[in-house]
Amino acid sequence: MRATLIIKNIDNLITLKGENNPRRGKKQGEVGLINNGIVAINNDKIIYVGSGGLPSDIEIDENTVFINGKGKTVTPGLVDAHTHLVHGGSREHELSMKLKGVSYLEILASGGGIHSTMEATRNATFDELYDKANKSLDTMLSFGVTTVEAKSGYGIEDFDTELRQLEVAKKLNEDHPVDIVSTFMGAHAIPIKYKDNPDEFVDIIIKEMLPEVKKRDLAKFCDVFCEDSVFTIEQTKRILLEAKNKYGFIPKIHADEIVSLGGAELAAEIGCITADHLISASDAGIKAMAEKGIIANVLPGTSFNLQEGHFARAKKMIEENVPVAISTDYNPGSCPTENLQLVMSFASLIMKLTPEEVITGVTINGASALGLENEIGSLMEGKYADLVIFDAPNLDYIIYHFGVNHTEKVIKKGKLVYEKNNCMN
Ligand SMILES: N=CN[C@@H](CCC(=O)O)C(=O)O
Ligand SMILES: [Zn+2]
Repeated sequence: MRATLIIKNIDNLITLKGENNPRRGKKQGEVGLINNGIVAINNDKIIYVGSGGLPSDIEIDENTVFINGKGKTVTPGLVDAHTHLVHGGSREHELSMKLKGVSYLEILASGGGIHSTMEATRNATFDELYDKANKSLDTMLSFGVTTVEAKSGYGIEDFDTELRQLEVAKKLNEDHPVDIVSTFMGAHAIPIKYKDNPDEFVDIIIKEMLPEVKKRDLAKFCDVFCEDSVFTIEQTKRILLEAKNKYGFIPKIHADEIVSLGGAELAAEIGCITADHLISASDAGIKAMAEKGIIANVLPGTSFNLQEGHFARAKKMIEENVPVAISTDYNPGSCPTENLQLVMSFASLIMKLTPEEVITGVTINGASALGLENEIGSLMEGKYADLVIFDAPNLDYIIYHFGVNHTEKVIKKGKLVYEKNNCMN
C-alpha cells in the first residue's frame, strides 16, 4: 500500500498498542514503547507501525512526505473527554471570592457560578459562541488534543440556548480539525425558578428536552450534575435511565465531585460509560465501578482550581482495577484552562500516577470514555492517523517539565494541522 506520510527515526514511539478497550490495573501502565520507531500513513489511516525501516509492501513515491522523529516523542492524539467547551463569558470575578474562601457551592447557591455563565451564554449569539469555542479548540489542538467532548448545560431551562450550544458544537465538528463529540447536559443546575420544585424541571428534561435532542441527533451522551443541592441520586437516576432506555443516549455522571452522595455507585448501577470527577467517591463506589468496568474520568485541574485540597484517588482506582481517563473539564468556573498537558502533570505530580498511566488516561482510556476506542486512542494499523510529535526526548520529560507546551506538530487524520511557531528573533 502507498504511504502518503511517514514519520521515521522516532526516538520514543508510544503506541498504546493492544486491545481496543479501556486499560485497567497493570495494563494502565503498559504503553507499547518502540525505540527508533516508524509510522506510515495512507491518507487518514495508519498502515504501518514498527521499528527501523518499512516492510517491502509499503510503497513510497515522489509525493510521500517524510517527517524526522529524531529526538522526539510521538504519541496518539490526545483525547479530552470532559469539557464544557461552548459557553459565553468568563468568571474571573469569582477569583477574589475564592481567595477569601467562599466555596464553589456557596457561589452557586448565591446565584453566581453556573448561573452567571448561563446568563452570558443566553445573551451570546450563535456566532459569538462559535468564535469563542473555536479559539479554545485552537488552543487545545496546540496542546496535542485531537478529539474533544463538549457538553451543553448553560441554557438549562432556556432550551433554545441548550440547542444553540449543541448546534455550535456540531458546526465546529464539521469545520475544525479537532473532532467533537457532544453531550446533552440540561441537568447542570436547578434553575432558580424551579428551586422549590426541582422535580417539575426533571419532568421537563425527560418529557420535552431528551426527545427533541434525540430527534435532532445533537448528542451521543447524556450527563447530570449529581451533587448536594444540585440533582439528587433519585433525580439523576430518573433522567439517565430514561435517556438510556428510551432514547439511546449513553449515560455519564458528574459524580461525587464535592460531596460523597453515591454517584460512583449509581454510575455502576446504571451502567454509565464514565463517572466523572469522583473527588469524594467512596471505597464502595470505587469497588462497584471496578466490578462493572466503569471508566473513572478524573479531572485534577478542577481540584487544583477549587483550592480545597482534595483530589480523586486515581492511584487507588488503578490499584482496584478501575480504568482511569484524565481530562481537563475545561469550563469558565471550576477549571478555566484548555491545557491538557498541565492537567497530565497534575495527574502525575499530585495524584501520583506514573507517566505511563497518565498517557494511557489521555489516549486509549480517553477514547474509550467517548466510545471511540476502535477508531482512535492508539497507534495501530487501521486506526485513524491522529498523532502528536512532542519536542521531548521521552515521556517523563513531558510530564516533569510542567506548565509549558511540548507539542511540535499535530497530525489529524493524516494531515499536518498544527506546527509550533518559531520566535521572530
Ligand atoms: N460541576 C459541574 N460542572 C462543571 C462546572 C461548570 C461551571 O462551574 O461552570 C464541572 O464539571 O466542574
Ligand atoms: Zn464538568
